Amino acid sequence: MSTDPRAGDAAKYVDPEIMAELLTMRSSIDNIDAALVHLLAERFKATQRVGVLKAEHKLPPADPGREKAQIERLKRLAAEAHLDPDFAEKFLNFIIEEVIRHHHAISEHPPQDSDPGAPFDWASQD
Ligand SMILES: C=C(O[C@@H]1C=C(C(=O)O)C=C[C@H]1O)C(=O)O
Repeated sequence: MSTDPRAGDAAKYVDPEIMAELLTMRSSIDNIDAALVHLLAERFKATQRVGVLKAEHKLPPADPGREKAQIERLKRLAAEAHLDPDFAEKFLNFIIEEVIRHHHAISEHPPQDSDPGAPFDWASQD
C-alpha cells in the first residue's frame, strides 16, 4: 500500500474526517513550498550572476546600503500582507547571508572564461 506523503504522523491519531480536511490544506502547503523552492532557485540564479559581475569588477561581496533598503521595503510589504515583519527580516537576512557567502566564494574562485554563466550544481554535491 502506498502511503500518502501528506499524511505524516497525523494519520496515526487524527479522525478520518478531520484528516481529509488536513490533507486538503497540506496539498496547498505542498504547492506553496514547491513555489518557494522555485522562487529561491531563481533568486539565487540572479544573485550568482551579481556575484560574478562583482568578482569581475572587483566590487565588494556585500552592499549594506542595498540590504538595508531591501529589508525596510520587505518589512513594509510583510506588514501589509499580515506577515510578521520581524520574521520577514530574519528570513531575508538568512538568505542574504548565504548570498554573501557565495559572493566571497566566487571572488576567491571566479568561474573560468570558458564557462562564465555556469550555474552551481548543488545536486552533484555530497
Ligand atoms: C545580490 C547582491 O549582493 C548582496 C546580497 C543581497 C541580496 O541577497 O539581496 C543584497 C545586497 C548584497 O549585500 C547585490 O549587491 O545586489
